[in-house]
Amino acid sequence: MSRKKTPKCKGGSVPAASALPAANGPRPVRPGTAHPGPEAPPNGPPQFGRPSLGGGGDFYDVAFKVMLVGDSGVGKTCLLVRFKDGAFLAGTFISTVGIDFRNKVLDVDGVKVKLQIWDTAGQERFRSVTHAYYRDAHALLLLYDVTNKASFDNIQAWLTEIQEYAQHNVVLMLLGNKVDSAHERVVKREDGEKLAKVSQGRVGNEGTLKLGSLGCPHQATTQLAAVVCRNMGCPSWRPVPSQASMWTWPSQP
Ligand SMILES: Nc1nc2c(ncn2[C@@H]2O[C@H](COP(=O)(O)OP(=O)(O)OP(=O)(O)O)[C@@H](O)[C@H]2O)c(=O)[nH]1
Repeated sequence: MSRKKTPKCKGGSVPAASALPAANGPRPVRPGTAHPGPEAPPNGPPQFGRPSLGGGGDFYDVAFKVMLVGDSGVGKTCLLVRFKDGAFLAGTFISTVGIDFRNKVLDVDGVKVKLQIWDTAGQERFRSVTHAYYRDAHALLLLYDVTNKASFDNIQAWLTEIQEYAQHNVVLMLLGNKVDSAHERVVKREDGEKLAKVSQGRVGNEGTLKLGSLGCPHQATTQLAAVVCRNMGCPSWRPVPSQASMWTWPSQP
Protein backbone atom coordinates (compact mmCIF):
# COMPACT_ATOMS: atom_id res chain seq x y z
CA MET A 1 0.00 0.00 0.00
CA SER A 2 1.34 3.37 -0.86
CA ARG A 3 0.53 5.88 1.77
CA LYS A 4 1.78 9.25 2.76
CA LYS A 5 2.21 9.22 6.48
CA THR A 6 2.82 12.94 6.83
CA PRO A 7 -0.33 14.41 8.24
CA LYS A 8 -1.91 17.30 6.45
CA CYS A 9 -5.13 19.01 7.13
CA LYS A 10 -8.18 17.72 5.36
CA GLY A 11 -10.11 20.77 6.37
CA GLY A 12 -11.56 19.38 9.52
CA SER A 13 -11.45 21.94 12.08
CA VAL A 14 -11.86 21.64 15.60
CA PRO A 15 -12.04 23.05 18.90
CA ALA A 16 -9.13 20.78 19.50
CA ALA A 17 -7.00 22.50 16.91
CA SER A 18 -5.43 24.66 19.55
CA ALA A 19 -4.14 21.54 21.25
CA LEU A 20 -2.30 20.43 18.13
CA PRO A 21 1.40 20.96 17.72
CA ALA A 22 2.34 24.06 15.79
CA ALA A 23 4.58 21.90 13.61
CA ASN A 24 1.51 20.80 11.71
CA GLY A 25 1.40 24.13 9.98
CA PRO A 26 -1.65 26.10 8.96
CA ARG A 27 -4.96 24.29 8.96
CA PRO A 28 -7.43 25.56 6.39
CA VAL A 29 -11.03 25.19 7.48
CA ARG A 30 -13.54 23.60 5.17
CA PRO A 31 -16.69 25.76 5.15
CA GLY A 32 -19.44 24.41 7.30
CA THR A 33 -17.30 22.04 9.28
CA ALA A 34 -15.88 24.22 11.96
CA HIS A 35 -18.20 23.49 14.82
CA PRO A 36 -21.25 21.33 15.31
CA GLY A 37 -23.44 24.38 15.69
CA PRO A 38 -27.08 24.33 16.70
CA GLU A 39 -27.96 21.39 14.49
CA ALA A 40 -25.74 19.03 16.45
CA PRO A 41 -27.48 16.53 18.68
CA PRO A 42 -26.91 17.49 22.29
CA ASN A 43 -24.98 15.39 24.76
CA GLY A 44 -26.91 12.56 26.30
CA PRO A 45 -30.14 11.21 24.92
CA PRO A 46 -30.94 11.62 21.24
CA GLN A 47 -33.23 14.41 20.08
CA PHE A 48 -36.70 13.40 19.06
CA GLY A 49 -38.96 15.03 16.51
CA ARG A 50 -37.12 18.25 15.82
CA PRO A 51 -36.33 19.84 12.52
CA SER A 52 -32.72 20.45 11.65
CA LEU A 53 -31.66 24.01 12.20
CA GLY A 54 -28.71 23.62 9.91
CA GLY A 55 -28.36 24.26 6.21
CA GLY A 56 -30.56 22.13 4.01
CA GLY A 57 -33.52 22.28 6.39
CA ASP A 58 -33.80 18.51 6.73
CA PHE A 59 -36.54 17.32 9.02
CA TYR A 60 -36.01 14.29 11.16
CA ASP A 61 -37.62 12.20 13.86
CA VAL A 62 -34.51 11.43 15.84
CA ALA A 63 -30.86 12.49 15.74
CA PHE A 64 -27.73 10.60 16.72
CA LYS A 65 -24.03 11.30 16.93
CA VAL A 66 -21.77 8.70 15.37
CA MET A 67 -17.97 8.65 15.57
CA LEU A 68 -15.63 7.02 13.07
CA VAL A 69 -12.62 5.54 14.81
CA GLY A 70 -9.74 3.27 13.88
CA ASP A 71 -6.10 3.42 12.86
CA SER A 72 -4.79 6.01 10.46
CA GLY A 73 -5.36 5.02 6.84
CA VAL A 74 -8.21 2.53 7.34
CA GLY A 75 -10.61 4.73 5.37
CA LYS A 76 -12.57 6.82 7.87
CA THR A 77 -12.53 10.01 5.81
CA CYS A 78 -13.44 8.07 2.67
CA LEU A 79 -16.40 6.64 4.54
CA LEU A 80 -17.54 10.09 5.63
CA VAL A 81 -17.25 11.46 2.09
CA ARG A 82 -19.05 8.49 0.57
CA PHE A 83 -21.72 8.69 3.24
CA LYS A 84 -22.44 12.32 2.50
CA ASP A 85 -21.64 12.77 -1.19
CA GLY A 86 -21.73 9.21 -2.52
CA ALA A 87 -18.24 9.61 -3.99
CA PHE A 88 -15.02 7.77 -3.27
CA LEU A 89 -12.18 10.03 -2.25
CA ALA A 90 -9.45 8.65 -4.49
CA GLY A 91 -5.88 9.83 -4.68
CA THR A 92 -3.11 10.51 -2.28
CA PHE A 93 -3.75 9.68 1.31
CA ILE A 94 -3.94 12.83 3.39
CA SER A 95 -4.07 12.06 7.06
CA THR A 96 -6.74 13.83 9.08
CA VAL A 97 -5.73 16.43 11.59
CA GLY A 98 -8.28 17.02 14.31
CA ILE A 99 -11.90 16.21 13.65
CA ASP A 100 -14.61 16.88 11.07
CA PHE A 101 -18.27 15.99 10.72
CA ARG A 102 -21.15 15.65 8.25
CA ASN A 103 -24.92 15.38 8.71
CA LYS A 104 -27.27 13.19 6.77
CA VAL A 105 -30.88 12.16 7.27
CA LEU A 106 -31.59 8.51 6.53
CA ASP A 107 -34.96 6.88 6.19
CA VAL A 108 -34.83 3.81 8.39
CA ASP A 109 -38.05 1.90 7.90
CA GLY A 110 -40.11 5.07 7.83
CA VAL A 111 -38.27 6.80 10.67
CA LYS A 112 -36.22 9.85 9.64
CA VAL A 113 -32.92 9.38 11.43
CA LYS A 114 -30.42 12.18 11.30
CA LEU A 115 -26.87 10.97 11.76
CA GLN A 116 -24.14 13.41 12.56
CA ILE A 117 -21.00 11.52 11.67
CA TRP A 118 -17.67 12.62 13.11
CA ASP A 119 -14.42 11.74 11.40
CA THR A 120 -11.51 11.55 13.84
CA ALA A 121 -7.77 11.53 13.28
CA GLY A 122 -6.46 7.98 13.53
CA GLN A 123 -2.92 8.93 14.39
CA GLU A 124 -1.80 8.20 17.92
CA ARG A 125 -0.66 11.74 18.60
CA PHE A 126 -4.16 13.14 18.12
CA ARG A 127 -5.78 10.59 20.42
CA SER A 128 -6.22 13.01 23.31
CA VAL A 129 -8.15 15.30 20.97
CA THR A 130 -10.69 12.63 20.07
CA HIS A 131 -11.14 11.35 23.63
CA ALA A 132 -13.25 14.38 24.42
CA TYR A 133 -15.75 13.45 21.71
CA TYR A 134 -16.42 9.87 22.81
CA ARG A 135 -18.75 10.66 25.66
CA ASP A 136 -21.31 12.36 23.40
CA ALA A 137 -21.40 9.59 20.83
CA HIS A 138 -24.44 7.36 20.55
CA ALA A 139 -22.66 5.01 18.17
CA LEU A 140 -19.16 4.21 16.99
CA LEU A 141 -18.04 2.83 13.66
CA LEU A 142 -14.74 1.10 14.38
CA LEU A 143 -12.81 0.47 11.18
CA TYR A 144 -9.88 -1.70 10.29
CA ASP A 145 -8.21 -2.33 6.94
CA VAL A 146 -8.31 -5.96 5.78
CA THR A 147 -4.97 -5.39 4.02
CA ASN A 148 -3.29 -4.12 7.18
CA LYS A 149 -2.91 -6.64 10.00
CA ALA A 150 -1.76 -4.01 12.49
CA SER A 151 -4.99 -2.07 12.03
CA PHE A 152 -6.88 -5.26 12.93
CA ASP A 153 -4.64 -6.11 15.89
CA ASN A 154 -5.08 -2.58 17.17
CA ILE A 155 -8.84 -3.05 17.43
CA GLN A 156 -8.25 -4.39 20.95
CA ALA A 157 -6.55 -1.15 21.93
CA TRP A 158 -9.43 0.82 20.39
CA LEU A 159 -11.90 -1.25 22.40
CA THR A 160 -10.01 -0.47 25.60
CA GLU A 161 -10.13 3.21 24.73
CA ILE A 162 -13.83 2.99 23.93
CA GLN A 163 -14.50 1.30 27.25
CA GLU A 164 -12.70 4.08 29.00
CA TYR A 165 -14.13 7.11 27.24
CA ALA A 166 -17.44 6.21 25.58
CA GLN A 167 -20.85 5.81 27.19
CA HIS A 168 -21.45 2.29 28.49
CA ASN A 169 -24.44 1.81 26.17
CA VAL A 170 -22.75 3.09 23.02
CA VAL A 171 -23.58 1.09 19.91
CA LEU A 172 -20.48 -0.28 18.25
CA MET A 173 -20.10 -1.54 14.70
CA LEU A 174 -16.90 -3.16 13.50
CA LEU A 175 -16.13 -2.57 9.82
CA GLY A 176 -13.40 -4.26 7.76
CA ASN A 177 -12.60 -2.01 4.81
CA LYS A 178 -10.71 -2.38 1.48
CA VAL A 179 -11.85 -5.87 0.48
CA ASP A 180 -11.40 -4.77 -3.14
CA SER A 181 -7.65 -5.25 -2.61
CA ALA A 182 -8.12 -9.01 -2.48
CA HIS A 183 -4.50 -9.81 -3.34
CA GLU A 184 -3.33 -7.70 -0.39
CA ARG A 185 -5.83 -9.05 2.10
CA VAL A 186 -4.25 -10.33 5.30
CA VAL A 187 -7.27 -10.32 7.63
CA LYS A 188 -9.79 -13.06 6.92
CA ARG A 189 -13.49 -12.37 7.03
CA GLU A 190 -13.89 -15.10 9.66
CA ASP A 191 -11.40 -13.32 11.91
CA GLY A 192 -13.48 -10.17 11.67
CA GLU A 193 -16.64 -12.10 12.46
CA LYS A 194 -14.99 -13.73 15.46
CA LEU A 195 -13.77 -10.42 16.78
CA ALA A 196 -17.20 -8.84 16.39
CA LYS A 197 -18.64 -11.67 18.45
CA VAL A 198 -16.16 -11.68 21.30
CA SER A 199 -15.70 -7.93 21.56
CA GLN A 200 -18.19 -5.29 22.55
CA GLY A 201 -19.22 -5.17 18.93
CA ARG A 202 -22.91 -5.65 18.38
CA VAL A 203 -22.62 -5.65 14.61
CA GLY A 204 -19.82 -6.37 12.19
CA ASN A 205 -19.44 -6.00 8.47
CA GLU A 206 -16.82 -5.70 5.80
CA GLY A 207 -16.64 -4.21 2.34
CA THR A 208 -14.97 -1.64 0.25
CA LEU A 209 -15.61 2.03 -0.01
CA LYS A 210 -13.70 2.18 -3.25
CA LEU A 211 -16.14 0.10 -5.22
CA GLY A 212 -19.09 1.00 -3.08
CA SER A 213 -20.09 -2.61 -2.62
CA LEU A 214 -22.31 -3.59 0.29
CA GLY A 215 -24.01 -0.26 -0.10
CA CYS A 216 -21.37 0.65 2.42
CA PRO A 217 -21.55 3.03 4.14
CA HIS A 218 -25.29 3.45 3.51
CA GLN A 219 -26.13 -0.08 4.54
CA ALA A 220 -23.76 0.04 7.48
CA THR A 221 -25.05 3.35 8.74
CA THR A 222 -28.67 2.35 8.25
CA GLN A 223 -28.01 -0.80 10.23
CA LEU A 224 -26.25 1.21 12.87
CA ALA A 225 -29.13 3.66 13.06
CA ALA A 226 -31.50 0.72 13.46
CA VAL A 227 -29.57 -0.64 16.42
CA VAL A 228 -29.30 2.79 18.04
CA CYS A 229 -33.02 3.31 17.57
CA ARG A 230 -33.73 0.01 19.22
CA ASN A 231 -31.37 0.70 22.11
CA MET A 232 -32.67 4.19 22.68
CA GLY A 233 -36.28 3.14 22.46
CA CYS A 234 -37.18 5.57 19.70
CA PRO A 235 -40.86 6.28 19.37
CA SER A 236 -42.47 4.75 16.29
CA TRP A 237 -39.50 2.47 15.86
CA ARG A 238 -40.07 -0.74 13.97
CA PRO A 239 -37.20 -3.16 13.46
CA VAL A 240 -35.69 -3.48 10.00
CA PRO A 241 -35.44 -6.88 8.38
CA SER A 242 -32.05 -8.48 8.83
CA GLN A 243 -29.37 -7.92 6.24
CA ALA A 244 -27.73 -11.10 5.09
CA SER A 245 -24.26 -9.64 4.81
CA MET A 246 -24.14 -8.35 8.36
CA TRP A 247 -22.59 -10.26 11.22
CA THR A 248 -24.63 -9.43 14.20
CA TRP A 249 -23.97 -9.89 17.86
CA PRO A 250 -25.75 -10.87 19.94
CA SER A 251 -28.75 -10.80 17.63
CA GLN A 252 -30.33 -8.83 14.85
CA PRO A 253 -32.96 -6.29 15.86
N1 LIG B 1 -8.40 0.07 -2.09
C1 LIG B 1 -9.09 0.81 -1.23
N2 LIG B 1 -8.55 1.93 -0.73
C2 LIG B 1 -9.28 2.64 0.14
C3 LIG B 1 -10.59 2.26 0.53
N3 LIG B 1 -11.04 3.18 1.42
C4 LIG B 1 -10.06 4.08 1.56
N4 LIG B 1 -8.98 3.77 0.80
C5 LIG B 1 -7.71 4.49 0.69
O1 LIG B 1 -7.05 4.44 1.94
C6 LIG B 1 -6.33 5.65 2.15
C7 LIG B 1 -6.67 6.21 3.51
O2 LIG B 1 -8.03 6.64 3.52
P1 LIG B 1 -8.56 7.75 4.55
O3 LIG B 1 -10.06 7.73 4.47
O4 LIG B 1 -7.91 9.04 4.34
O5 LIG B 1 -8.05 7.12 5.94
P2 LIG B 1 -8.35 7.64 7.43
O6 LIG B 1 -8.77 6.44 8.24
O7 LIG B 1 -9.29 8.79 7.41
O8 LIG B 1 -6.89 8.08 7.92
P3 LIG B 1 -6.56 9.20 9.05
O9 LIG B 1 -7.18 10.46 8.57
O10 LIG B 1 -5.07 9.30 9.10
O11 LIG B 1 -7.12 8.72 10.34
C8 LIG B 1 -6.64 6.58 0.99
O12 LIG B 1 -5.58 6.54 0.06
C9 LIG B 1 -7.90 5.98 0.39
O13 LIG B 1 -8.01 6.23 -1.00
C10 LIG B 1 -11.16 1.07 -0.05
O14 LIG B 1 -12.29 0.64 0.21
N5 LIG B 1 -10.36 0.40 -0.92
